This record gives sequence, structure tokens and C-alpha cells, in this order.
Amino acid sequence: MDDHSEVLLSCKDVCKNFGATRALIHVDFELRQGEVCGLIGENGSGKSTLTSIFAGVQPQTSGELFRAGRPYRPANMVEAQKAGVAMIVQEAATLPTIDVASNIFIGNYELFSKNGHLDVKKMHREADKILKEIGVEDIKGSTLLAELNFEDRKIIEIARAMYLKPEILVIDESTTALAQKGRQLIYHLIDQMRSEKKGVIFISHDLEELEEVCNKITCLRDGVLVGHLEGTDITTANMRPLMVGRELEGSYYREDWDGSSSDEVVLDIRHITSENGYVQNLSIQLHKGEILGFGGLAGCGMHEVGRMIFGLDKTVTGEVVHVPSGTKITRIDDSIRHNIGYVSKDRDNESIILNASIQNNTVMASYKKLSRRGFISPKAEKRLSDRQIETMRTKCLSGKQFCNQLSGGNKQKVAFSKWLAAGSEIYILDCPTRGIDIGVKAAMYQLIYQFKMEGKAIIMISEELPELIGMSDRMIIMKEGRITGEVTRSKEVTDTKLIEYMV
Ligand SMILES: Nc1ncnc2c1ncn2[C@@H]1O[C@H](COP(=O)(O)OP(=O)(O)OP(=O)(O)O)[C@@H](O)[C@H]1O
Repeated sequence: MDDHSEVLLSCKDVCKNFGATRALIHVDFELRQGEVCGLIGENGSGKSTLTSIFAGVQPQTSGELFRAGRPYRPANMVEAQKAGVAMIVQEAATLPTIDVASNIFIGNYELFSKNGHLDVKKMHREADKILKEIGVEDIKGSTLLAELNFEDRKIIEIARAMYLKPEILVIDESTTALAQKGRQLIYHLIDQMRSEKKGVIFISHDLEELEEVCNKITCLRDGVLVGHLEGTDITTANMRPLMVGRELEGSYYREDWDGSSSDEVVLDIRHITSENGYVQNLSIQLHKGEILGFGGLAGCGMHEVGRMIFGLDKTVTGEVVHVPSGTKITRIDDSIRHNIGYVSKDRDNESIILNASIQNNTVMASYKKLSRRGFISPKAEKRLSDRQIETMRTKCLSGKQFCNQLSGGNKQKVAFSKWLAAGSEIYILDCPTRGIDIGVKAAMYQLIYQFKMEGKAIIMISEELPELIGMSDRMIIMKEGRITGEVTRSKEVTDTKLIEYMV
């Protein structure tokens, strides 16, 4: 990087404590014009904490921030945005009960107010304009947010971050929440910001993506800034040891190419159609000992399939049958009773209760298993929860810590732990490794493979083609609510082959 370029944002000696947790320890950081700085580190290393301080979400405990060389103390996100620093946060940050435009301009309605009256039409028009500017033509400012799916809601957050034309854009682990369309949109914005000599801080656990997109990498480990990479040194091979402090060996995914499973069907999904029309007359069978992968582009219906199988969404035609018991799954209770677990893509709203402890979340689906003559021993609860914390290497103070105090990746570990603790026989995993760091990701893949070998059955819905190819026995590709391709595990399967069925 050109050292003569202007420093857009910096911090000196920043510390952040949450009670006993030291999330940031004496961090110095600099972002210059034209830099796209990838911020890496294991789950809980302090990435979101640092960037949220830059974006005015919370103040540091000590240390100083500077914006273009001047002291910078944003009191909230709106103030930071006005100072040219915008952030797209990791989790959903939109309100479903108001329209798209109101979500984009939240905190800035005065832009459209005159004599105390809000000019709603003008606000809708302006929202349409901004959406168009960032390359989105199919969402309108007047649409109620609740009508949009998860990916499109994320796109609204991008529009919100971009409308004041920020000089610094922070993207916190957002690409994994987005399908291909949204990712291309973010990459395009990053390119544009770089060429305009603005700055981007990009948090991601996808090292290939970082290698592609960034011209600088900064790494945090346990709250301490441990190093930078620049230019040709930005390779996945250099990033891995920097993050975890040791070499990671072997392949991420399972190493065999045997896509066989038992003939025994555990779930028979017959002609299901969803209420919202995203899934149309879909039939598929899941077998014992099978990892069945679902892939497709945004809006293809694969996430809805997972929700319907678990009993979270209604089917308007067809049925889902748990074959060993002959039960029709129509509600979540049916699933839990038959040892079916589900990890939703929308973690904070559907997979965990944020205002409850790790232990309460972990044992939530295991009460039947833990109950002895109607009583549950607190010791047994703690034992079960502690075992999952250890297996998943969840970074926390103890099982008593509330989930809203955990880093994103560690929340995802709790979401998975709940079904692990319950001893599920069938797992429906929607983007299971979202936000998880590379070390734990490898451990999670091993665990999923172990489940298969134990005769459990897994549905893995994924937006990551390497993950689908690397882990599935069979890959189901969907487009517009229907199955367009079915591919069996083999060394010869490529991204290109799967994409052909998606478009
Ligand atoms: N509000 C809070 N209260 C208590 N502890 C917190 C709070 N927010 C974050 N922490 C702790 O601070 C540490 C750093 O968390 P942070 O979210 O910054 O990690 P991260 O590197 O962004 O992780 P991930 O990759 O999982 O998103 C973690 O130990 C986390 O539990």
C-alpha cells in the first residue's frame, strides 16, 4: 500500500472490557485510502467488537479513535454514519413491521420531513433510487420488510449503509448470509470504494474470499492484534497459521468419495408445496447414514424446504413422513419427539434464545432425555451443557453466560449444540458453518461425517458449493422451487456442473 495515502480511520491503544472478558487489549489499527482490509481471527477474537466501536455501536473502555487525523468519538451509529463510517452488521438488523424505505432511512427521517410531516412518497422514491444505484431493481421502497426473505433483508441493510455515501464501509461477516446475487453486489461495492480511494474493513471467515477481495489483512487473536499481511503475502496458507497460531493439517472435508448410504428411508417427503410458493410439489427421500446436500441460488426454495420438513412452515400440498414411526410431521413438536434437529439460517431469531444462558439453550431440546420421574437434576443439565461447550470449543466464561454476550460464531456453536445434546437422529442444517472459524469448521465437518457413519441422517442446506461437494453423498440442486439436478458424490463433481442446474 502507498504509505503517502491518507489515513482515513485509526485507533490507538484501544481496550474493551465486558466485565471479566477482555475483548480488546491495546489495539492499534490504521485504515488508509484505497485499502480493503480483511479483519481475521478465530470466533471471539474481537473483530466485531473493534468494528462496532468504529461504527458507533459501543464505546471503547480506553484508548483513542481518529477519523482523518482528528479525534473521533461517535455516540451512536447515526453519528458515525454522518462522519462517513457505515457498517453492515453480522446479524439481521431490520424491522419487519415497517417498509423497506423506513428501514433504509431509520434515524434519518428528518431528511423527508417538512413542518413535522413525513413525505412518505418522497422517502419511497429515494429508497428506490438508492436500491437502483447499488444494482437492485426488484425490491421497492414501499414493500413491507416482512415480505422479503432473509437475503433481501440483508440487501436492505447494504442500502442503508450506502445511502450517505460512506468513506469507510465495515462489512461484518455478511457475505455468508447472502446468496450469490448479494455477494456480487457487495464485491462490486468494494471494488467501487477501492477505486474511489475510500476504505473498507471486511470481516469474513472465508479465506479464499479474503484472498480475492483484500489488499491488506489484519489479524486479531484473543483481543490482541497479532499481525498484518500485504500484497502477495495475502494467501490462505499465510492466513491460517496467523489466525490460529499453529499450522492446520489435512483437508477440511471428508476424504472418501463413497456416496453410498443405507436403503432404509428415514424421511419421506412427498409432493410438498409451501404457502409462499417458494417450493413447488417437491418429493425426495432421506436415507439412514446419508448426507443429503441442498444447493441453489437465492430464492430457489432450499431454505423453505428445511423449514417445512422440520414443521416450522406449513405445507399446502403433500406431506413429510418420519418413516420409522409412520408419523406425519406437521409441527415442531412432532420433529422433536422423533429426534429431528434443525439449525436455522436465521440464527438469532430462530435457533437460539439470546436472552437465555448457554446452558438453558443447550438443554432446551433434551428435557425428556434428562428427566428422571418427572424431575431434572440441575447437575445433569450442567454436565450436558459443559460437555457441548467442550466439544464445540465455545468461547465463553461459563454455561451461565447469556447468549447475547457471545460472538456470532460462538452463538452458532450453541445453536448446533442444542441438537447435539439431544442426541438427534436426523439433522436439518441450514448453513451450519455460517460465521464459524476455520478450526471449528473442520471439527464440525468431522462431526457431521461421524453422524453419517453412526447411521444418522443429515440434510445440509448450503450456499457454499465447496461445502456441498466436499460433504454430501447426494447433491440436490433447486431452481424456482423445484429440483433441477441430482448429483451423486464423486471426485468428478465440479462447481460448474452444479451451477448449470442452478441457472
Ligand atoms: N455484550 C457483551 N457482553 C459480554 N461479552 C461480550 C459482549 N460482546 C462481545 N463479548 C465478548 O467479547 C469477545 C469478542 O467478541 P467478538 O464478537 O468481538 O468476536 P469476533 O471476533 O467478532 O467473533 P466471531 O468470529 O465469532 O464473530 C468474546 O469473548 C465475546 O463473548
